[in-house]
Amino acid sequence: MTEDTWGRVCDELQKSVGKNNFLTWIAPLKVIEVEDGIAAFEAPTKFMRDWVQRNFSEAIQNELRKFGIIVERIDLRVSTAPMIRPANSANPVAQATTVSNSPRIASIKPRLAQTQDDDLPGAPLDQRFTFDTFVVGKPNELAHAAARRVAEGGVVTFNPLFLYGGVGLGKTHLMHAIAHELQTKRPDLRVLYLSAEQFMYRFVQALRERQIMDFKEMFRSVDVLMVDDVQFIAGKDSTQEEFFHTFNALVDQGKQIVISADRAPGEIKELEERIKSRLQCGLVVDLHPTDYELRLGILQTKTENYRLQYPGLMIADGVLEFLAHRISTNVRVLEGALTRLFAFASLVGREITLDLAQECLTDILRTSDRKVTIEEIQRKVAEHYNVRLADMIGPKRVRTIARPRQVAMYLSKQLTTRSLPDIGRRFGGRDHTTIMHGIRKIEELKGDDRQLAEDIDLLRRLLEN
Ligand SMILES: Nc1ncnc2c1ncn2[C@@H]1O[C@H](COP(=O)(O)OP(=O)(O)OP(=O)(O)O)[C@@H](O)[C@H]1O
Repeated sequence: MTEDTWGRVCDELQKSVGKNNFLTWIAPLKVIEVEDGIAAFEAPTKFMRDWVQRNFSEAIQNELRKFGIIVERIDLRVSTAPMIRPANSANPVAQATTVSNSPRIASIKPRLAQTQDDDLPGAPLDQRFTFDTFVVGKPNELAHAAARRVAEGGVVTFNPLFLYGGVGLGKTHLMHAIAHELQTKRPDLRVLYLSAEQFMYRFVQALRERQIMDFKEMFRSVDVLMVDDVQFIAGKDSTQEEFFHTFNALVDQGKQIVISADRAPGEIKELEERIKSRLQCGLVVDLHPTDYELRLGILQTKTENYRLQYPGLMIADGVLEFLAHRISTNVRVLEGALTRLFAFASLVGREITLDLAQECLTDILRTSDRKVTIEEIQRKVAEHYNVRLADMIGPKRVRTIARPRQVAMYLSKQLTTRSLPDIGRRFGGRDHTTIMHGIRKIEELKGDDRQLAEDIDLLRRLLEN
């Protein structure tokens, strides 16, 4: 395979795996040969070799196939000789990210800086992840407000800002938004954003290359340090140790730290106690699972962008509402569904209707179908409000029982695919209009009644886990 072909394969790979992944993992690979159905590449380290093998070999194989290069497998080897890509490499990205043979950590800085518009020595930022494109709703308003505060770059009031929440709820988006905003408002500040995995990777590399002092110096010289997905370092003792020292050094100097994780500090297993308690010292904010209104807001915002991209494409009433109802946990999946829907509709030249959505998104809708049953919902709600399970389906109309029952009806509609008559049958043979009334009542109350909204959030989480 020629350098030129690999350059073009790389362009495609960058699209399929994302710029971040591409720059970190694939750009540093060097093609050795394609022979006997095996494409052999050289990776700069064993860690990278294993990582790429596990996570990206299939993607590489797929992209090669598109260029007529059919291989049975990808073989990754660890480089023994200096890896220097020809200066006239056809792929500008690959060229910009060539791994220098000089392994000083400091060398990473110009390398990454060249790959992005800004001057960050960390991972590249996604240009789409700004405050402008972040849709704010009840589940994320606190996280958003805290992120905005940090992005002002003023006096550090809480340190660290710890953002946590489930997959695809906007943690990375908010962190990138902070970095973008700081670049504009406070270009004098040195802002470093990277994932905990990259932190570990650089640390291990620095150890191996005996450049640990450079590593320490680099991390201690930033004004704002942002580490994404910190749960990754749990159980990795020496990385945790180093992270702890970096953290303390920066806090002592009054520098801002922003951390994200998939759960609260106290819930990260195998994370040292002293780190947990350090992480809890600042402001710990939870990104709650999205609610219907937020999902609808996100879909509406994204649809406006798609309308510009696909002028003339019609979208029928009720489609966005349907998606917001049915795809309920992860914004990433929601976005993917919309992207696919628009692409599909424009290909077949049809209006986006409910039928088209069901036809084109069968797989996503199926996997989003929650497995939780109405019986489980009734049980959890009864426990939570301390009422008898039998009262959930019984006739009592006193408020202390009727309200939990309505909450259970509401959750049954939200978390299962059961129809209203079906739900009615499971609530002691009630009519579907009674169920509808119950659901509406909760929707209405939830807006003003903070306690009720929190109860529902909690119950939903308990049931979805
Ligand atoms: N409130 C929001 N408004 C607009 N887009 C959002 C919002 N929340 C999430 N997204 C989008 O959803 C996708 C996933 O978000 P992001 O990568 O920030 O999630 P995450 O919480 O970091 O997930 P992970 O735990 O998988 O790293 C991104 O494309 C992001 O732009």
